[in-house]
Amino acid sequence: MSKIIYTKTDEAPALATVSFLPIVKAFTHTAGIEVDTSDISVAARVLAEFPEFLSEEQRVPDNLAELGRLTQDPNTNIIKLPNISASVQQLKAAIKELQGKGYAIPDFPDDPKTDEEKSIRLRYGKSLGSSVNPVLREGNSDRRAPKAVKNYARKHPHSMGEWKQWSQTHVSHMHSGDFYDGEQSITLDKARTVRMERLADDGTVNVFKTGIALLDKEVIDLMFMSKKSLLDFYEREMEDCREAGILFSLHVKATMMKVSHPIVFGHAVRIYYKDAFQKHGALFDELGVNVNNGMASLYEKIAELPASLREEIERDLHACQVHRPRLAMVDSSKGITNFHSPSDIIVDASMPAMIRNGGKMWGADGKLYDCKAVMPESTFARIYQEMINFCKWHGNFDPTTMGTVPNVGLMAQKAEEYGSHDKTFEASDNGIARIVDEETNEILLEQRVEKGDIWRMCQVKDEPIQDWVKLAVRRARESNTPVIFWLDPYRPHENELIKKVKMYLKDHDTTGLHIETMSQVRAMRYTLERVARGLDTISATGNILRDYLTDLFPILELGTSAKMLSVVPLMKGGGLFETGAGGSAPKHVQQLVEENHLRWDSLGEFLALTVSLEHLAQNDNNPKAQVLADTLDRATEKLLLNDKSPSRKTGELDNRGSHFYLAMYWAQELAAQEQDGELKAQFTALAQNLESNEAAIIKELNDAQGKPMDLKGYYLADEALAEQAMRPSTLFNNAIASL
Ligand SMILES: NC(=O)C1=CN([C@@H]2O[C@H](COP(=O)(O)OP(=O)(O)OC[C@H]3O[C@@H](n4cnc5c(N)ncnc54)[C@H](OP(=O)(O)O)[C@@H]3O)[C@@H](O)[C@H]2O)C=CC1
Ligand SMILES: O=C(O)CCC(=O)C(=O)O
Ligand SMILES: [Mg+2]
Repeated sequence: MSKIIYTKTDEAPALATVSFLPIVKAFTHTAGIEVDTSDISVAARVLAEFPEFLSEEQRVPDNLAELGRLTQDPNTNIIKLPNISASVQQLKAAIKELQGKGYAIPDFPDDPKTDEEKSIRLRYGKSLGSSVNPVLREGNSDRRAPKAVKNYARKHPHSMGEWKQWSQTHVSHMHSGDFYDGEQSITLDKARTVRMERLADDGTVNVFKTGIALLDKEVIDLMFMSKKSLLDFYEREMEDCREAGILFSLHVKATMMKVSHPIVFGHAVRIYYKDAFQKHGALFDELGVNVNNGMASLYEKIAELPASLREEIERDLHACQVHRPRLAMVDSSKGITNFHSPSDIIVDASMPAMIRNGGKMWGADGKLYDCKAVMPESTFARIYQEMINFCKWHGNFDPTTMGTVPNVGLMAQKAEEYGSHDKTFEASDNGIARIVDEETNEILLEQRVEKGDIWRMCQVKDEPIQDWVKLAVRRARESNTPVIFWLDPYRPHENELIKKVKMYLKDHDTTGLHIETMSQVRAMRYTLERVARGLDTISATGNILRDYLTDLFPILELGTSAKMLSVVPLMKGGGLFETGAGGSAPKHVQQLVEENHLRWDSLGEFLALTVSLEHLAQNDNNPKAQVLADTLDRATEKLLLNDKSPSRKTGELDNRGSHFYLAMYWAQELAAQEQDGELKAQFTALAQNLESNEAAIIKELNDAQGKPMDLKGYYLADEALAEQAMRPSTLFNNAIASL
């Protein structure tokens, strides 16, 4: 029997799954396909980590580890929905909810002191930030807008804010002292085992990590960010922003850079509220406030204080705002600023939203203003400034005519920042940070760091680079589109990659293909010149730009990255089919809970299922799976053409309603096809049933909306209630069950 593993994740995609999965199971069963689920939600991952605290019945398996193993099996076929890459605040909320439900897991130690606390903190750390994707992404990334989706966007353009040439909006990044500035990189001449250590000025050596096994031809980097430069940068930019009278906004990726970016975030908050931190710093330390996790941490801790002291602190915090710039808001109606939590300002989604809005963000008064977008690290920030320059000169893009920018991204085997998680350190003292060969004691790379600097090692193995080049050539050939490798010769790491790309391109027939390498800024300008003329250009990038560009272009082209096809051809031959390029849309859950309307668009799931079925048809020689794939593809196109995607407005068609239409169109297409008589017979009855009950089913689905829907849980919702919420039409449920 052929098998697909469908992941259960969090928030909106998890809710959508409750409605969509029964449809998937019923349809695919007819082709002898078994659909297994694997729960990799943050709640399940936390529970899997602490079996000794749980009763026998409460224990859950380590599904993520199992899926990680399966990525090495050529028969694997996984459909992966987006999951929460948790911030500390989110993780603590999940722990609290689980404890409240009777799971006696330990508290999250904010400030671990004993060995036991340190071990618990370490174990919880495994569920923080990007901890799922690096395990499953054992292949490089192929993300694009399928033709039908792009055509739909051209005919039904989303709204775009207007860009004015006189807009004050701009990006500010460091010009020295950041990771870009002092990066060093080498390609290994042989396999080596290395350690990371710091030689202090008094001659003592502190070892931070040993036994890092590196392969021959692997590229490794050592880089640091100077705390002093960062703080000076923040001071300067805050003052500049105040003078300009625009909003200050911070954009980080504290999930993928899960050690460095919370620190970078925390420094911004402490500089902004410098006077209050000077006055109350000792008390904050005593309370265990850690604004690396956002101002939410501070407000949570001071809530425990007597009212008079709390009010004094709040007054002092407000007083700081008088001589600081106004902050961009995440939710102005609730007073939630950019500094509330690093998980609210995830750069891949937050910057494109601002650019789509004509360079504006929300102020505390609920009005839109120009802003200074602060992204301290310059390595990748410059692409956004280049796009802003282009928008100011050219005006906003026109979704009805603009070209498309698919991406081929290097990410396999924990490439680049994915592998830096356990190799990033905040220096506790001055000294020389270095990477040393354990066998020969050769110093491979070294940098001088000062107390408070962040230093890290990144790595990319050679085989993933070869695979990435191969994938880029394949996509260029298959789509007859130019491919640009976004690589900057002035950045040592990328300079190493340029050499490899040049070398590995020779392994392929590139006759007639347009392949170039350009620095990121030039690549952006070149791509945008083409985009504006309606021309398509593939971007072949490293891991971070993969992430940034696959939200940026889809959000401008299609209105959301949820409509992307996102494939990870696993290097061992299996397939990982991701849904969309965006995240888990917490705002959508809020709307469901308040109004029982889920505006999550499952188009990404439909696209992923199609390619998963195609893969399976070829791999398992299962012609019925190919028929299911072809008909699903046509059904998805019909869904778009007939405008049956979810509406944002309560009372109108939502996620559930769009699943109904997908099922009806899919059944109709299966009934209409001639390749497989058995499938035709099976689906003719279902198609008729759904057609004749269409109005009644839609009424049942839409009538359910408008009232609050308490799911008795956020990270671990009550299954029966979620089922009640997401499958409210008896007629539809019975029709699916009848297959
Ligand atoms: N692959 C993965 O596992 C990924 C996981 N994440 C995780 O997701 C969480 C939230 O991240 P965040 O940066 O806020 O970004 P999200 O992509 O979740 O949300 C940003 C906005 O994009 C729109 N959106 C996203 N997906 C859909 C969809 N399927 N249908 C309709 N609209 C959609 C929504 O806009 P609107 O509100 O206007 O409707 C949403 O508010 C984080 O925990 C993050 O780590 C993020 C990216 C990828
Ligand atoms: O891994 C993560 O935390 C998020 C990944 C992401 O945003 C993406 O792959 O686009
Ligand atoms: Mg992303």
